[in-house]
Amino acid sequence: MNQRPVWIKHAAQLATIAGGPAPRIREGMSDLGIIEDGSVWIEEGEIRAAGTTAELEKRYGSRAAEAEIIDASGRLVTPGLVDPHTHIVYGGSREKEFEMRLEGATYMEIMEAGGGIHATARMTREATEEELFEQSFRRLDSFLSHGVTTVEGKSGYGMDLETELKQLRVMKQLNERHPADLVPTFMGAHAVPLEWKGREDEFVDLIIRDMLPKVAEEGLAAFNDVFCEVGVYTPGQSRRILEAGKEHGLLPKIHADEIEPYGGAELAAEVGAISAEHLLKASDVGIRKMAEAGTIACLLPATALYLREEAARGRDMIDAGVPVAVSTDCNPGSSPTTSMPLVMNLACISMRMTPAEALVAATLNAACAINMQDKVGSIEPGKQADLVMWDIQNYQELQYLFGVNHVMNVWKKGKLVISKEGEIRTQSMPAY
Ligand SMILES: N=CN[C@@H](CCC(=O)O)C(=O)O
Ligand SMILES: [Zn+2]
Repeated sequence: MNQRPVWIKHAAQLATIAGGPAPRIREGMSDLGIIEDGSVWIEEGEIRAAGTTAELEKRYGSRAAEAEIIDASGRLVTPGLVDPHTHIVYGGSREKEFEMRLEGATYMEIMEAGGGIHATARMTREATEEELFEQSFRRLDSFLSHGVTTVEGKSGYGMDLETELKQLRVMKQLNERHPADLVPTFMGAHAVPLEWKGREDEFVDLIIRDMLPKVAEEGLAAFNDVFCEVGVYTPGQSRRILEAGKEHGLLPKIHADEIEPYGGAELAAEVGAISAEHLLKASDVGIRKMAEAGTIACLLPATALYLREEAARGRDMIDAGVPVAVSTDCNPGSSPTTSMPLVMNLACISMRMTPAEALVAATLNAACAINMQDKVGSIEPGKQADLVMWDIQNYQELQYLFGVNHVMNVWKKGKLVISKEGEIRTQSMPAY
């Protein structure tokens, strides 16, 4: 690789999130492994050491001249954020629906009338791979500028084999050509396509018989997701799709209990899903079962806010022993945002998670929700050097000063990919 080593020194707080088991539960979600006057030594794109600046002086002081030195005095340094649930690759835009919803239409009414997911499916079917690549590349840039270095992405705006494969191939290209990591999920069962209305079971057969084998054969996805919801896929249909995916090595994920309580959390635990998503209406039994099974709750407070719904019971889930992750849900309908910092803010404000819990939910637990915990999610020797330096002093400020992007520098695999130093200090402070 031949990159100069990078030495980040004197961080006011280095939140390593190192050392504990993953995913974190209960009190483990409050343990940030904070090091004051912290230092990180990066080499060959990897974290080689993290400790106090004094400790690293002893170990690397003699090599200081070799390294690019970053002075992080007065600043917070964290692992790169991980977004474990997005619909990043899509055609078109749906700002008119936003207006319609503010005038009283509901998300499901719009979808039942052929809008919503169906509208994006039409625009995604029409888009070329190049167009999808370009739009999504820009979205990934926006993620990076918000400190997000790893992103999960779902197909599901095709719901026919050709377009599902098109979306997944675009994700493969993005993963190879954009600095961020993009982890792909197949979601052929995102809605019941209009042409299959009334023949849902036959469409489920098609997913199992044609789509899943092809996606697996081309190695285009790691996970298999389903929208289990009243009026979309029943728990029985969802179970069939998820069990079939397992036979092809795709780990299950479920959009569960978002709009109505429907036994989605229970199903997630029963099929051994790696995570269940949304969970706004999850039952107490479902929450208990998820805790017992170790299913990660992937909570999406920006979506709840955007749909003007009560957020999921993040506090209760943590107290019940469920490992919690948070995500933007970045999609053109119910959460058109790339801001994980905003999502962490909302985790605190609308789900009563603590600032430390929100950070763990957006890093290590989020990495676990997409099986990336061996590479990303914490600052530990051997992991990818994915780091963020924030223009604030401590982790509480990250959640307290809300709705603001505090990112200064982002490193991906040891490479500086975002630097806002110039942007923020365009003019010097005038004398008083
Ligand atoms: N709820 C289902 N799917 C997406 C929304 C997709 C869309 O509206 O385009 C979600 O996770 O919020
Ligand atoms: Zn989703």
